[in-house]
Amino acid sequence: MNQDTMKQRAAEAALDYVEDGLIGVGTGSTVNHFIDLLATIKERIDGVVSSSEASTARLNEHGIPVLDLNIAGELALYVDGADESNHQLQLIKGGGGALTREKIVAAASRRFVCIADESKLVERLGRFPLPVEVIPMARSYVARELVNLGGTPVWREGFVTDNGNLILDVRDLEIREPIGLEQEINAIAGVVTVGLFTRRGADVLILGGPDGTRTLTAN
Ligand SMILES: O=C[C@H](O)[C@H](O)[C@H](O)COP(=O)(O)O
Repeated sequence: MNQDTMKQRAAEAALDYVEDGLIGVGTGSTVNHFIDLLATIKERIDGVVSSSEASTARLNEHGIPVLDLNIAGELALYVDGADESNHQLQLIKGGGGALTREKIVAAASRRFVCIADESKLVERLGRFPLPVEVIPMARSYVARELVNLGGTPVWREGFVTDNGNLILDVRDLEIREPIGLEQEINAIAGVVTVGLFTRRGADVLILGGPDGTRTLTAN
């Protein structure tokens, strides 16, 4: 079974968490499956807050109403993918560069259901290069600070985020204390968002695999 089919299975299982009202959606190939499925029950929901221009375009194609977060207020549910999750449901996100808006919408939601194929579950975060969104003029400065933290930052050249910023992908980081590292990197001048989701990790993780799905919940 290929990885995309496992992502689709996780997205299908997430439909069970959808209730009436407003929901938030993330970005990426797994969420794209979820958006396509959401279209089949769009009469049940009042609208969606989107975390990226790409997801907004897909929602628009399906005729699903997209709302501004400032008008929506608190959301009951946020559904998004991840690049990695540990067993505490702390995440690395931002492989698609949408981390800042994703973190905002996740923070504004009561429940975060993360959907992924089973390869995303790891014992320790950090095999996936950690994305960091930076203000363009701060790129070199932030990169030097990340080297001081033991990382090897690589500029994602040619990529501009929906917010007009740049991404540094940081390799070689020993992520022993994800909560502390999220705070430390976020405190560097010029950093907009680090792709560690620890203070607001997932509440539920649905993993698609060859034999179906399994669900982990945060303690
Ligand atoms: O910026 C992108 C997001 O954080 C995605 O949720 C993440 O990269 C996972 O994407 P995919 O579902 O395509 O594996």
